[in-house]
Order: sequence, then structure tokens, then C-alpha cells
Amino acid sequence: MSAVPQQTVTVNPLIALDKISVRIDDRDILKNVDFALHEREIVTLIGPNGAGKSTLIKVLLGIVKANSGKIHSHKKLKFSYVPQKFNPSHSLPLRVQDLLALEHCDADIKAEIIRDTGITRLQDCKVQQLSGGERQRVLLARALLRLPDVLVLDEPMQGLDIQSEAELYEYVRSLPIKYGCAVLMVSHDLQWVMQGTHRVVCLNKHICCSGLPENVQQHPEYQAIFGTNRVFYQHHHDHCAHGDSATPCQHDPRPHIHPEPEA
Ligand SMILES: Nc1ncnc2c1ncn2[C@@H]1O[C@H](COP(=O)(O)OP(=O)(O)OP(=O)(O)O)[C@@H](O)[C@H]1O
Repeated sequence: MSAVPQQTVTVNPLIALDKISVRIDDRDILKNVDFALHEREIVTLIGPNGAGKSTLIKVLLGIVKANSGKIHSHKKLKFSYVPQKFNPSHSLPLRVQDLLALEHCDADIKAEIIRDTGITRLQDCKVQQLSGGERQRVLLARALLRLPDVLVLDEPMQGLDIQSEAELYEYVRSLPIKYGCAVLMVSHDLQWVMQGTHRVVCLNKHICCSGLPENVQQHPEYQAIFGTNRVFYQHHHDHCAHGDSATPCQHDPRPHIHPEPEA
């Protein structure tokens, strides 16, 4: 069983891609891709480098136009996207609090998101000067402040240390219930992501297979790409991951990411 409580999947998906194909410079990037994301669902997109994962996300976000196929959605959706790379211009110095102020959100929720993503003490820092891990936290906070219907995370663990990575997964897992969003995540980190996801979709220009993590790893196309030794790691948290301690966090039992230690 997946380690995440299964959601009741509604009949109507929030958004569905129907036979989407994308060609760039006469190369097939996506071929006949059917994909659906349901309310409050956590879906992880996996696949080898160049499989078209970022392109699929960009089609969903409307950044890339498909050459053929249809996108269905029964309401106008609010998306938040945390990209793989974000390099803010040095010619436009921006403090973290200025970046966060661009999203309008209830003050209590904003305070909660800032606290839970561990960025309270970064408010006066310039975005350009943040470490990779700090930047990821700030981008996640900013994405959440939009209170999106769909939160899209493209390899969000980049730059995070192992401790923060575990906390971030735990935190992401709590988001659909806390803020009512669906989460679509791209990740190469099979061990950690699979135990936090409702459904896995394996892409290699076309959808190779999809379903529960434990079923997908038995699929021949999955095994052809990733081999048979990549068994998903099942980890059960009843504690937050800070301090290398397995004892429950005394000060705050809610999923949250701890701030990076001060230098
Ligand atoms: N704007 C573009 N122009 C030309 N080729 C592109 C463009 N965008 C993507 N591609 C090509 O499409 C293919 C899929 O790229 P994409 O970034 O979607 O893959 P990915 O699965 O996200 O890869 P990775 O895991 O390495 O991030 C790649 O071969 C890439 O070079």
C-alpha cells in the first residue's frame, strides 16, 4: 500500500489531457499523452532525462502549446508552479518579503506558511543571495500563498539537505488536506517520493504506466527504464525529521520544515 491515505478520487478530474502530442523541431517530445489530475490528489511524474516531464507540466500550465490533443477542465484553475531553476536577476534586487508580498493572502495563513516552510528569518534577505535550499523554501512558500487548486513542483528537492528533504516531503503530503490543493510533482527521487504519493505516472514521451507506486514498479516498461532493483522505500513518519532524532517533535506536531541552521 502507498504510505499516503488514499483520496476519494472524484469522477471528474480537475484537469485532463486527452491525446496530447508536442513536436519541437520535428522531434516528438510528447506522443498521445492522456493524463488526469483529481482534486486533492498527489501525483508524481517520473521518467528518464528528456522524457518530456517538464514539457507535460508546461502543457498543463498553458506555457507550451500542444500540436494536437485537448485539455479539459470543468472550472478555471489556479496553478502555482515551482520550477526546476529560478535565477532572479541581479539587476532587480528583491527581498524575500517583497517577493512574498506579490501574492495576496489572508494574514494568518501567510504567517502559517512562512512558519511551516521555515523561512521566518529570511524575510529581509535578498532573494539573489539565498542558498539553493533557502530559495526552494521561499519559492514553495510563494507558490502556496496563491492558494492554488494545483501545486506543481518540478524537482523541488534540489539544494535541500537530507533532513530538510524529508521534512519537505512530509509537508507536501499534508498540503492537500490543509489547503485543498492537488499536487503534481516531478521527481527522480524514487525512494522518498513514492511513499508520499497517491499515484505515480511514468512518462517516456508516452505514458508507460501509471497507478499505485507498488503496482507501477512491477510494470515491464517501468522495469525497462529503471531496472528491477529500484524498490520504492516505504517510510512511516510519526515524527518530524529534525535533529536526527526519532522522538516526536515536542514543540510542533504539524508537518513543517525547519529553518536551515544559522552559520
Ligand atoms: N524549447 C525547446 N526546444 C527544443 N527542444 C526542447 C525544448 N523544450 C524541451 N525540448 C526537448 O524535449 C525533450 C524533453 O524535455 P523535458 O525538459 O520536457 O524533459 P524532462 O523529462 O523534464 O527531462 P529532465 O528529467 O532531464 O529534466 C528534451 O529532449 C529537450 O531537449
